[in-house]
Amino acid sequence: DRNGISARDIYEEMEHILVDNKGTNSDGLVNAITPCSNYINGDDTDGEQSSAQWVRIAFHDIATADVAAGTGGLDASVGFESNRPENPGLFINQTIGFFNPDVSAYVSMADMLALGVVASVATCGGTTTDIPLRTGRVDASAAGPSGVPEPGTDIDTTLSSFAAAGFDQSEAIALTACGHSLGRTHYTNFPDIVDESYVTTDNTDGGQEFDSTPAVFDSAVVTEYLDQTGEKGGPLVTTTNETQRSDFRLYNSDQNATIESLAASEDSFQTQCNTLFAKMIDTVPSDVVLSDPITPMPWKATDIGLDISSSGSVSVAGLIRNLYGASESAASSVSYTYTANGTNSSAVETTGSAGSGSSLYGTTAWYNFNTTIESPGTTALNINSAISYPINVDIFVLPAKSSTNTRSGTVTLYAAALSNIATDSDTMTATFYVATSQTGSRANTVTTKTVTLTESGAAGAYTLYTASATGLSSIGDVIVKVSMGDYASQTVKTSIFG
Ligand code: HEM
Repeated sequence: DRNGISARDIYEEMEHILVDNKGTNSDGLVNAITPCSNYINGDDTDGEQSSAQWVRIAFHDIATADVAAGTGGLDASVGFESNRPENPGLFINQTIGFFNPDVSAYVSMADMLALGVVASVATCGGTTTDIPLRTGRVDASAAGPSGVPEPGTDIDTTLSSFAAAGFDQSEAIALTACGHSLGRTHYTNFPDIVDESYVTTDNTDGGQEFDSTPAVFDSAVVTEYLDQTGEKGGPLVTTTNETQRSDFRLYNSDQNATIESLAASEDSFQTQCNTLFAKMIDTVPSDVVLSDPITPMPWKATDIGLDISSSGSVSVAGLIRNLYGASESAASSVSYTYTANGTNSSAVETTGSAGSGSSLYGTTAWYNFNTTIESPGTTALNINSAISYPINVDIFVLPAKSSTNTRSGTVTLYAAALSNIATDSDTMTATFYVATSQTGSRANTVTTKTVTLTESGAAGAYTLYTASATGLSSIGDVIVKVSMGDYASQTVKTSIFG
Protein backbone atom coordinates (compact mmCIF):
# COMPACT_ATOMS: atom_id res chain seq x y z
CA ASP A 1 0.00 0.00 0.00
CA ARG A 2 1.13 3.56 -0.68
CA ASN A 3 -0.08 6.54 1.32
CA GLY A 4 -3.36 4.86 2.26
CA ILE A 5 -4.04 3.60 -1.27
CA SER A 6 -4.18 -0.16 -1.81
CA ALA A 7 -1.52 -1.77 -4.00
CA ARG A 8 -4.32 -3.58 -5.81
CA ASP A 9 -6.04 -0.33 -6.80
CA ILE A 10 -2.70 1.00 -8.07
CA TYR A 11 -2.15 -2.17 -10.11
CA GLU A 12 -5.65 -2.28 -11.60
CA GLU A 13 -5.63 1.40 -12.61
CA MET A 14 -2.34 0.93 -14.44
CA GLU A 15 -3.72 -2.21 -16.11
CA HIS A 16 -6.68 -0.08 -17.25
CA ILE A 17 -4.45 2.59 -18.82
CA LEU A 18 -2.38 -0.08 -20.57
CA VAL A 19 -5.22 -2.29 -21.78
CA ASP A 20 -8.32 -0.13 -22.33
CA ASN A 21 -7.13 1.56 -25.50
CA LYS A 22 -10.33 2.16 -27.44
CA GLY A 23 -14.11 2.00 -27.01
CA THR A 24 -16.02 1.69 -23.75
CA ASN A 25 -14.21 2.99 -20.66
CA SER A 26 -11.05 3.54 -22.69
CA ASP A 27 -8.15 5.63 -21.52
CA GLY A 28 -6.91 6.62 -24.97
CA LEU A 29 -3.24 6.97 -24.07
CA VAL A 30 -1.99 4.04 -26.12
CA ASN A 31 -4.37 4.83 -28.95
CA ALA A 32 -2.82 8.30 -29.21
CA ILE A 33 0.45 6.78 -30.45
CA THR A 34 -1.30 4.46 -32.88
CA PRO A 35 0.13 4.43 -35.48
CA CYS A 36 3.58 4.72 -33.97
CA SER A 37 4.43 7.66 -36.26
CA ASN A 38 1.78 9.92 -34.61
CA TYR A 39 2.76 13.26 -33.19
CA ILE A 40 0.25 14.12 -30.49
CA ASN A 41 1.25 17.75 -30.09
CA GLY A 42 1.23 18.59 -33.78
CA ASP A 43 1.01 16.78 -37.08
CA ASP A 44 3.13 14.66 -39.37
CA THR A 45 4.75 17.68 -41.01
CA ASP A 46 6.62 18.55 -37.81
CA GLY A 47 9.18 15.73 -38.10
CA GLU A 48 8.34 14.69 -34.54
CA GLN A 49 7.08 11.38 -33.13
CA SER A 50 5.52 11.04 -29.67
CA SER A 51 6.38 7.35 -29.19
CA ALA A 52 10.06 8.22 -29.66
CA GLN A 53 9.75 11.10 -27.20
CA TRP A 54 8.24 8.71 -24.65
CA VAL A 55 11.23 6.36 -24.90
CA ARG A 56 13.78 9.19 -24.81
CA ILE A 57 12.25 10.85 -21.72
CA ALA A 58 12.53 7.62 -19.72
CA PHE A 59 16.23 7.41 -20.57
CA HIS A 60 16.82 11.04 -19.61
CA ASP A 61 15.09 10.37 -16.28
CA ILE A 62 17.20 7.31 -15.38
CA ALA A 63 20.52 8.39 -16.96
CA THR A 64 21.72 10.06 -13.76
CA ALA A 65 20.73 7.26 -11.38
CA ASP A 66 23.34 6.19 -8.86
CA VAL A 67 22.45 2.60 -8.10
CA ALA A 68 25.24 2.21 -5.54
CA ALA A 69 23.82 5.11 -3.53
CA GLY A 70 20.25 3.94 -4.24
CA THR A 71 19.24 7.32 -5.63
CA GLY A 72 17.64 8.47 -8.87
CA GLY A 73 16.16 6.31 -11.58
CA LEU A 74 12.66 6.48 -12.96
CA ASP A 75 11.21 9.04 -10.55
CA ALA A 76 9.96 11.82 -12.88
CA SER A 77 12.70 14.16 -11.63
CA VAL A 78 13.24 14.85 -15.34
CA GLY A 79 10.15 17.08 -15.10
CA PHE A 80 12.21 19.57 -13.08
CA GLU A 81 15.10 19.39 -15.58
CA SER A 82 13.52 20.43 -18.88
CA ASN A 83 15.56 23.64 -19.17
CA ARG A 84 18.94 21.95 -18.90
CA PRO A 85 21.22 22.02 -21.96
CA GLU A 86 21.40 18.21 -21.81
CA ASN A 87 17.64 18.04 -22.42
CA PRO A 88 17.05 19.96 -25.65
CA GLY A 89 13.65 19.64 -27.31
CA LEU A 90 10.02 19.61 -26.35
CA PHE A 91 9.94 15.96 -25.31
CA ILE A 92 9.88 16.46 -21.54
CA ASN A 93 7.09 18.99 -21.21
CA GLN A 94 5.03 17.58 -24.07
CA THR A 95 5.16 14.02 -22.74
CA ILE A 96 4.48 15.01 -19.16
CA GLY A 97 1.68 17.35 -20.24
CA PHE A 98 0.06 14.49 -22.12
CA PHE A 99 0.48 12.03 -19.22
CA ASN A 100 -0.83 14.46 -16.57
CA PRO A 101 -4.54 13.53 -16.82
CA ASP A 102 -3.64 9.96 -15.81
CA VAL A 103 -1.69 10.97 -12.70
CA SER A 104 -3.65 10.28 -9.52
CA ALA A 105 -3.19 8.70 -6.13
CA TYR A 106 -3.20 5.40 -8.04
CA VAL A 107 -0.63 6.18 -10.74
CA SER A 108 2.50 8.31 -10.34
CA MET A 109 4.10 10.23 -13.20
CA ALA A 110 7.09 7.89 -12.88
CA ASP A 111 4.77 4.90 -13.43
CA MET A 112 3.37 6.71 -16.47
CA LEU A 113 6.90 7.15 -17.85
CA ALA A 114 7.38 3.39 -17.52
CA LEU A 115 4.05 2.74 -19.19
CA GLY A 116 5.07 5.10 -22.01
CA VAL A 117 8.06 2.92 -22.87
CA VAL A 118 6.04 -0.30 -22.82
CA ALA A 119 3.22 1.24 -24.88
CA SER A 120 5.63 2.72 -27.44
CA VAL A 121 7.50 -0.51 -28.04
CA ALA A 122 4.18 -2.36 -28.24
CA THR A 123 2.57 -0.02 -30.77
CA CYS A 124 5.75 0.46 -32.79
CA GLY A 125 5.94 -3.24 -33.52
CA GLY A 126 7.87 -4.71 -30.65
CA THR A 127 6.95 -7.96 -29.00
CA THR A 128 4.02 -6.62 -27.03
CA THR A 129 4.10 -8.80 -23.98
CA ASP A 130 7.82 -9.00 -23.35
CA ILE A 131 8.48 -5.85 -21.32
CA PRO A 132 7.10 -6.44 -17.84
CA LEU A 133 5.34 -3.34 -16.53
CA ARG A 134 5.42 -2.94 -12.76
CA THR A 135 3.78 -0.26 -10.61
CA GLY A 136 4.69 1.58 -7.45
CA ARG A 137 7.22 4.20 -8.58
CA VAL A 138 7.31 7.33 -6.48
CA ASP A 139 7.71 10.81 -7.95
CA ALA A 140 10.64 12.99 -6.89
CA SER A 141 9.79 16.44 -5.56
CA ALA A 142 12.88 18.14 -6.98
CA ALA A 143 15.45 17.89 -9.77
CA GLY A 144 18.15 15.25 -9.61
CA PRO A 145 21.81 15.68 -10.54
CA SER A 146 22.73 16.61 -14.10
CA GLY A 147 24.89 14.42 -16.35
CA VAL A 148 22.80 12.85 -19.13
CA PRO A 149 25.32 11.81 -21.84
CA GLU A 150 25.33 14.21 -24.78
CA PRO A 151 26.59 13.82 -28.34
CA GLY A 152 29.80 15.62 -27.43
CA THR A 153 30.46 13.67 -24.21
CA ASP A 154 33.64 11.58 -24.36
CA ILE A 155 33.30 7.80 -24.29
CA ASP A 156 34.81 7.28 -20.82
CA THR A 157 32.45 9.78 -19.22
CA THR A 158 29.51 8.27 -21.10
CA LEU A 159 30.39 4.74 -20.00
CA SER A 160 30.86 5.80 -16.38
CA SER A 161 27.41 7.47 -16.34
CA PHE A 162 25.85 4.28 -17.67
CA ALA A 163 27.85 2.23 -15.14
CA ALA A 164 26.65 4.41 -12.26
CA ALA A 165 23.08 3.84 -13.49
CA GLY A 166 23.70 0.07 -13.50
CA PHE A 167 24.44 -0.57 -17.18
CA ASP A 168 27.80 -2.11 -18.15
CA GLN A 169 29.50 -1.30 -21.44
CA SER A 170 27.64 -3.83 -23.54
CA GLU A 171 24.30 -2.87 -21.97
CA ALA A 172 25.04 0.82 -22.59
CA ILE A 173 25.71 0.16 -26.26
CA ALA A 174 22.66 -2.04 -26.68
CA LEU A 175 20.26 0.22 -24.77
CA THR A 176 21.31 3.19 -26.89
CA ALA A 177 20.90 1.27 -30.15
CA CYS A 178 17.51 -0.03 -28.95
CA GLY A 179 16.36 3.53 -28.20
CA HIS A 180 17.70 4.82 -31.47
CA SER A 181 15.58 2.33 -33.41
CA LEU A 182 12.86 5.00 -33.05
CA GLY A 183 12.75 8.65 -33.93
CA ARG A 184 15.14 11.32 -35.07
CA THR A 185 17.74 13.91 -34.28
CA HIS A 186 16.29 17.34 -35.01
CA TYR A 187 17.94 20.36 -36.60
CA THR A 188 15.97 22.58 -34.18
CA ASN A 189 17.66 20.86 -31.22
CA PHE A 190 21.05 20.00 -32.72
CA PRO A 191 21.95 22.41 -35.54
CA ASP A 192 25.60 21.35 -35.17
CA ILE A 193 24.68 17.75 -36.03
CA VAL A 194 21.77 17.85 -38.48
CA ASP A 195 22.14 19.76 -41.73
CA GLU A 196 19.69 22.61 -42.25
CA SER A 197 18.58 21.00 -45.51
CA TYR A 198 16.51 18.56 -43.41
CA VAL A 199 14.13 21.41 -42.61
CA THR A 200 11.33 21.28 -45.19
CA THR A 201 7.61 22.02 -45.22
CA ASP A 202 7.04 18.30 -44.51
CA ASN A 203 9.64 18.23 -41.74
CA THR A 204 9.58 21.63 -40.11
CA ASP A 205 11.79 20.66 -37.14
CA GLY A 206 14.32 19.07 -39.49
CA GLY A 207 14.25 15.52 -38.12
CA GLN A 208 17.00 13.22 -39.40
CA GLU A 209 16.19 9.55 -38.81
CA PHE A 210 18.46 7.08 -37.01
CA ASP A 211 17.33 4.36 -39.46
CA SER A 212 15.04 4.07 -42.48
CA THR A 213 12.16 2.86 -40.28
CA PRO A 214 11.93 5.46 -37.46
CA ALA A 215 8.34 4.42 -36.72
CA VAL A 216 9.05 0.70 -36.51
CA PHE A 217 10.75 -0.79 -33.52
CA ASP A 218 13.19 -3.07 -35.35
CA SER A 219 16.84 -3.91 -35.90
CA ALA A 220 17.27 -1.66 -38.96
CA VAL A 221 19.28 0.78 -36.84
CA VAL A 222 22.00 -1.83 -36.23
CA THR A 223 21.90 -3.61 -39.60
CA GLU A 224 22.09 -0.34 -41.53
CA TYR A 225 25.00 0.77 -39.35
CA LEU A 226 26.90 -2.48 -39.93
CA ASP A 227 26.08 -2.71 -43.66
CA GLN A 228 26.47 1.02 -44.28
CA THR A 229 23.08 1.04 -45.96
CA GLY A 230 20.03 3.29 -45.44
CA GLU A 231 20.75 5.83 -42.70
CA LYS A 232 24.08 4.11 -41.85
CA GLY A 233 23.33 4.26 -38.11
CA GLY A 234 22.00 7.81 -38.16
CA PRO A 235 23.30 11.31 -37.50
CA LEU A 236 25.17 10.42 -34.29
CA VAL A 237 27.29 8.05 -36.42
CA THR A 238 27.57 10.00 -39.64
CA THR A 239 27.66 13.68 -38.72
CA THR A 240 30.55 15.59 -40.28
CA ASN A 241 31.01 17.17 -36.85
CA GLU A 242 33.21 14.34 -35.52
CA THR A 243 33.14 15.41 -31.86
CA GLN A 244 29.35 14.78 -31.91
CA ARG A 245 29.55 11.17 -33.14
CA SER A 246 28.47 9.67 -29.82
CA ASP A 247 26.77 6.59 -31.29
CA PHE A 248 29.80 5.83 -33.46
CA ARG A 249 32.15 6.02 -30.45
CA LEU A 250 29.83 3.96 -28.27
CA TYR A 251 29.10 1.24 -30.86
CA ASN A 252 32.84 0.96 -31.65
CA SER A 253 33.97 0.88 -28.05
CA ASP A 254 33.78 -2.95 -28.05
CA GLN A 255 34.68 -3.31 -31.73
CA ASN A 256 30.98 -3.62 -32.66
CA ALA A 257 30.65 -6.90 -30.74
CA THR A 258 27.41 -5.83 -29.04
CA ILE A 259 25.93 -4.33 -32.20
CA GLU A 260 26.70 -7.54 -34.10
CA SER A 261 24.96 -9.58 -31.45
CA LEU A 262 21.89 -7.30 -31.69
CA ALA A 263 21.94 -7.63 -35.48
CA ALA A 264 22.20 -11.44 -35.39
CA SER A 265 18.44 -11.74 -35.93
CA GLU A 266 15.31 -9.66 -35.47
CA ASP A 267 14.40 -11.89 -32.57
CA SER A 268 17.73 -11.36 -30.85
CA PHE A 269 17.33 -7.58 -31.23
CA GLN A 270 13.82 -7.61 -29.76
CA THR A 271 14.73 -9.96 -26.91
CA GLN A 272 17.83 -8.04 -25.85
CA CYS A 273 16.09 -4.68 -26.18
CA ASN A 274 13.05 -5.78 -24.20
CA THR A 275 15.31 -7.01 -21.38
CA LEU A 276 17.19 -3.70 -21.31
CA PHE A 277 14.07 -1.55 -21.55
CA ALA A 278 12.68 -3.53 -18.59
CA LYS A 279 15.90 -2.88 -16.67
CA MET A 280 15.72 0.81 -17.59
CA ILE A 281 12.15 1.33 -16.35
CA ASP A 282 12.78 -0.74 -13.22
CA THR A 283 15.76 1.42 -12.25
CA VAL A 284 14.25 3.16 -9.23
CA PRO A 285 15.45 4.62 -5.92
CA SER A 286 16.33 1.83 -3.48
CA ASP A 287 13.39 2.60 -1.17
CA VAL A 288 10.81 2.03 -3.92
CA VAL A 289 9.05 -1.34 -3.94
CA LEU A 290 7.76 -2.36 -7.36
CA SER A 291 4.74 -4.61 -7.88
CA ASP A 292 4.66 -7.84 -9.83
CA PRO A 293 4.41 -7.26 -13.58
CA ILE A 294 0.96 -6.37 -14.86
CA THR A 295 -0.78 -9.19 -16.63
CA PRO A 296 -3.75 -8.11 -18.75
CA MET A 297 -6.74 -9.39 -16.76
CA PRO A 298 -9.27 -11.62 -18.55
CA TRP A 299 -11.90 -10.59 -15.99
CA LYS A 300 -12.06 -7.54 -13.81
CA ALA A 301 -14.55 -5.27 -12.11
CA THR A 302 -14.06 -1.54 -12.03
CA ASP A 303 -15.80 1.59 -10.76
CA ILE A 304 -17.20 -0.45 -7.88
CA GLY A 305 -19.52 1.66 -5.74
CA LEU A 306 -21.90 0.97 -2.88
CA ASP A 307 -25.26 2.61 -2.38
CA ILE A 308 -27.90 2.52 0.35
CA SER A 309 -31.67 2.86 0.32
CA SER A 310 -33.64 4.92 2.82
CA SER A 311 -34.41 1.72 4.71
CA GLY A 312 -30.74 0.75 4.90
CA SER A 313 -30.56 -1.88 2.18
CA VAL A 314 -27.06 -1.82 0.61
CA SER A 315 -26.33 -2.46 -3.06
CA VAL A 316 -23.16 -2.72 -5.11
CA ALA A 317 -22.79 -1.55 -8.71
CA GLY A 318 -20.08 -1.09 -11.29
CA LEU A 319 -18.65 -2.42 -14.52
CA ILE A 320 -17.33 -5.86 -15.37
CA ARG A 321 -14.80 -6.22 -18.16
CA ASN A 322 -13.97 -9.35 -20.09
CA LEU A 323 -10.77 -9.31 -22.17
CA TYR A 324 -10.65 -12.08 -24.72
CA GLY A 325 -8.47 -13.26 -27.59
CA ALA A 326 -9.09 -13.59 -31.30
CA SER A 327 -10.30 -17.21 -31.07
CA GLU A 328 -12.83 -16.41 -28.33
CA SER A 329 -16.05 -14.42 -28.26
CA ALA A 330 -17.88 -12.29 -25.74
CA ALA A 331 -20.41 -13.88 -23.41
CA SER A 332 -23.91 -12.41 -23.62
CA SER A 333 -23.98 -12.10 -19.84
CA VAL A 334 -21.74 -12.68 -16.85
CA SER A 335 -22.65 -14.20 -13.53
CA TYR A 336 -21.39 -12.98 -10.22
CA THR A 337 -21.93 -13.64 -6.54
CA TYR A 338 -21.18 -11.91 -3.30
CA THR A 339 -19.73 -13.49 -0.18
CA ALA A 340 -21.45 -12.69 3.11
CA ASN A 341 -20.47 -14.19 6.47
CA GLY A 342 -18.32 -16.75 4.65
CA THR A 343 -21.05 -17.98 2.30
CA ASN A 344 -21.46 -17.26 -1.40
CA SER A 345 -24.80 -15.90 -2.53
CA SER A 346 -26.65 -17.48 -5.41
CA ALA A 347 -25.43 -16.29 -8.80
CA VAL A 348 -26.71 -13.02 -10.27
CA GLU A 349 -26.64 -12.55 -14.05
CA THR A 350 -25.79 -9.27 -15.77
CA THR A 351 -28.29 -8.11 -18.39
CA GLY A 352 -27.37 -6.44 -21.65
CA SER A 353 -24.06 -5.14 -22.88
CA ALA A 354 -22.42 -2.01 -21.52
CA GLY A 355 -20.27 -1.71 -24.63
CA SER A 356 -17.11 -3.07 -26.15
CA GLY A 357 -13.59 -1.99 -26.89
CA SER A 358 -10.31 -2.96 -28.42
CA SER A 359 -6.79 -3.15 -27.10
CA LEU A 360 -3.30 -4.35 -27.87
CA TYR A 361 -4.06 -7.35 -25.71
CA GLY A 362 -7.41 -8.48 -27.10
CA THR A 363 -11.03 -7.35 -27.36
CA THR A 364 -13.02 -6.11 -24.38
CA ALA A 365 -16.69 -6.65 -23.56
CA TRP A 366 -18.30 -4.62 -20.79
CA TYR A 367 -21.26 -5.39 -18.52
CA ASN A 368 -23.04 -3.35 -15.86
CA PHE A 369 -23.76 -4.99 -12.55
CA ASN A 370 -25.99 -3.81 -9.75
CA THR A 371 -27.34 -5.98 -6.97
CA THR A 372 -28.51 -5.77 -3.40
CA ILE A 373 -26.08 -7.38 -0.98
CA GLU A 374 -26.35 -8.57 2.57
CA SER A 375 -25.38 -5.91 5.07
CA PRO A 376 -23.71 -6.00 7.43
CA GLY A 377 -21.76 -9.15 6.50
CA THR A 378 -20.74 -8.87 2.84
CA THR A 379 -16.99 -9.11 2.37
CA ALA A 380 -16.42 -9.91 -1.31
CA LEU A 381 -17.75 -9.70 -4.84
CA ASN A 382 -16.89 -12.62 -7.12
CA ILE A 383 -16.93 -12.20 -10.91
CA ASN A 384 -17.58 -15.21 -13.14
CA SER A 385 -15.90 -17.47 -10.53
CA ALA A 386 -12.65 -15.95 -11.85
CA ILE A 387 -11.77 -13.03 -9.60
CA SER A 388 -12.88 -11.58 -6.28
CA TYR A 389 -12.91 -8.04 -4.93
CA PRO A 390 -13.05 -7.13 -1.26
CA ILE A 391 -16.19 -5.24 -0.28
CA ASN A 392 -16.36 -3.18 2.89
CA VAL A 393 -19.95 -2.65 4.03
CA ASP A 394 -18.95 -1.27 7.45
CA ILE A 395 -18.03 2.16 6.11
CA PHE A 396 -18.31 3.41 2.54
CA VAL A 397 -18.58 6.35 0.19
CA LEU A 398 -21.93 6.73 -1.62
CA PRO A 399 -20.88 7.67 -5.17
CA ALA A 400 -24.40 7.72 -6.66
CA LYS A 401 -25.57 10.23 -4.03
CA SER A 402 -22.37 12.32 -4.17
CA SER A 403 -21.70 14.85 -6.89
CA THR A 404 -18.98 17.05 -8.35
CA ASN A 405 -19.01 20.53 -9.78
CA THR A 406 -15.95 20.77 -11.98
CA ARG A 407 -16.36 24.47 -12.66
CA SER A 408 -16.30 25.53 -9.03
CA GLY A 409 -14.01 22.72 -7.87
CA THR A 410 -16.57 21.48 -5.35
CA VAL A 411 -17.35 17.91 -4.30
CA THR A 412 -20.49 17.14 -2.34
CA LEU A 413 -19.76 13.90 -0.58
CA TYR A 414 -22.11 11.39 1.03
CA ALA A 415 -20.98 8.37 3.01
CA ALA A 416 -22.41 5.74 5.34
CA ALA A 417 -21.11 3.80 8.32
CA LEU A 418 -22.67 1.15 10.53
CA SER A 419 -24.08 3.06 13.50
CA ASN A 420 -22.60 0.58 15.98
CA ILE A 421 -18.97 1.19 14.91
CA ALA A 422 -19.07 4.84 15.91
CA THR A 423 -18.26 5.89 19.43
CA ASP A 424 -19.20 9.35 20.68
CA SER A 425 -15.70 10.67 20.27
CA ASP A 426 -15.25 9.44 16.69
CA THR A 427 -15.59 11.83 13.80
CA MET A 428 -16.10 10.79 10.19
CA THR A 429 -13.44 12.33 7.95
CA ALA A 430 -12.86 12.21 4.21
CA THR A 431 -9.44 12.27 2.59
CA PHE A 432 -9.38 13.67 -0.93
CA TYR A 433 -6.33 12.84 -3.06
CA VAL A 434 -6.07 15.60 -5.62
CA ALA A 435 -3.71 15.83 -8.59
CA THR A 436 -2.44 19.41 -8.60
CA SER A 437 0.12 21.42 -10.50
CA GLN A 438 3.41 22.19 -8.81
CA THR A 439 6.22 24.68 -9.20
CA GLY A 440 9.27 23.62 -11.18
CA SER A 441 7.82 20.66 -13.07
CA ARG A 442 4.95 20.34 -15.51
CA ALA A 443 4.06 17.03 -13.79
CA ASN A 444 1.03 17.01 -11.55
CA THR A 445 1.61 15.86 -8.01
CA VAL A 446 -0.92 14.40 -5.59
CA THR A 447 -1.85 16.40 -2.52
CA THR A 448 -4.37 15.41 0.13
CA LYS A 449 -7.15 17.41 1.71
CA THR A 450 -9.04 16.24 4.77
CA VAL A 451 -12.61 17.28 5.49
CA THR A 452 -14.88 16.43 8.46
CA LEU A 453 -18.33 15.07 7.64
CA THR A 454 -21.47 15.76 9.64
CA GLU A 455 -24.37 13.38 10.28
CA SER A 456 -27.17 13.79 7.79
CA GLY A 457 -29.57 11.04 8.82
CA ALA A 458 -29.99 7.33 9.36
CA ALA A 459 -30.86 4.37 7.12
CA GLY A 460 -31.48 1.03 8.85
CA ALA A 461 -28.32 -0.02 10.68
CA TYR A 462 -26.37 2.85 9.14
CA THR A 463 -25.70 6.49 9.93
CA LEU A 464 -25.35 8.78 6.91
CA TYR A 465 -22.81 11.58 6.68
CA THR A 466 -22.15 14.45 4.30
CA ALA A 467 -19.62 17.19 3.62
CA SER A 468 -18.68 19.66 0.93
CA ALA A 469 -15.08 20.03 -0.18
CA THR A 470 -14.20 23.16 -2.09
CA GLY A 471 -11.18 24.45 -3.95
CA LEU A 472 -10.22 21.07 -5.46
CA SER A 473 -8.22 21.85 -8.59
CA SER A 474 -8.81 18.79 -10.77
CA ILE A 475 -12.08 17.07 -9.94
CA GLY A 476 -11.69 14.33 -12.58
CA ASP A 477 -8.62 12.79 -10.97
CA VAL A 478 -9.77 13.07 -7.38
CA ILE A 479 -9.86 9.91 -5.30
CA VAL A 480 -11.59 9.83 -1.92
CA LYS A 481 -11.92 7.59 1.08
CA VAL A 482 -13.69 8.08 4.41
CA SER A 483 -12.54 6.95 7.81
CA MET A 484 -13.76 6.90 11.38
CA GLY A 485 -11.82 5.63 14.38
CA ASP A 486 -10.15 2.37 13.31
CA TYR A 487 -12.38 1.98 10.24
CA ALA A 488 -11.52 3.15 6.73
CA SER A 489 -13.50 2.75 3.53
CA GLN A 490 -12.24 1.64 0.17
CA THR A 491 -11.16 4.43 -2.20
CA VAL A 492 -13.47 5.70 -4.94
CA LYS A 493 -12.81 7.95 -7.94
CA THR A 494 -15.01 11.02 -7.87
CA SER A 495 -15.39 10.57 -11.64
CA ILE A 496 -18.05 7.91 -10.90
CA PHE A 497 -20.08 10.27 -8.70
CA GLY A 498 -23.73 10.63 -9.70
C1 HEM B 1 25.25 8.01 -25.15
C2 HEM B 1 23.97 7.95 -25.01
C3 HEM B 1 22.99 8.74 -25.81
C4 HEM B 1 23.15 9.92 -26.46
C5 HEM B 1 24.37 10.81 -26.52
C6 HEM B 1 21.90 10.23 -27.11
C7 HEM B 1 21.66 11.34 -27.87
C8 HEM B 1 20.50 11.61 -28.56
C9 HEM B 1 20.24 12.75 -29.38
C10 HEM B 1 21.22 13.87 -29.62
C11 HEM B 1 19.00 12.66 -29.87
C12 HEM B 1 18.24 13.65 -30.75
C13 HEM B 1 17.13 14.33 -29.97
C14 HEM B 1 16.33 15.29 -30.80
O1 HEM B 1 16.91 16.07 -31.56
O2 HEM B 1 15.09 15.31 -30.67
C15 HEM B 1 18.45 11.44 -29.38
C16 HEM B 1 17.20 10.97 -29.70
C17 HEM B 1 16.65 9.85 -29.16
N1 HEM B 1 17.21 9.06 -28.16
FE1 HEM B 1 19.13 9.12 -27.55
N2 HEM B 1 21.01 9.23 -26.84
C18 HEM B 1 21.63 8.31 -26.07
C19 HEM B 1 21.08 7.18 -25.52
C20 HEM B 1 19.76 6.85 -25.64
C21 HEM B 1 19.12 5.78 -24.93
C22 HEM B 1 19.83 4.84 -23.96
C23 HEM B 1 17.82 5.78 -25.30
C24 HEM B 1 16.69 4.89 -24.85
C25 HEM B 1 16.80 3.68 -24.43
C26 HEM B 1 17.63 6.84 -26.26
C27 HEM B 1 16.45 7.12 -26.91
C28 HEM B 1 16.30 8.09 -27.88
C29 HEM B 1 15.14 8.23 -28.72
C30 HEM B 1 13.91 7.33 -28.74
C31 HEM B 1 15.36 9.35 -29.52
C32 HEM B 1 14.42 9.92 -30.59
C33 HEM B 1 13.67 11.08 -30.00
C34 HEM B 1 12.73 11.75 -30.96
O3 HEM B 1 12.60 11.35 -32.12
O4 HEM B 1 12.05 12.71 -30.53
N3 HEM B 1 18.82 7.48 -26.41
N4 HEM B 1 19.38 10.81 -28.58
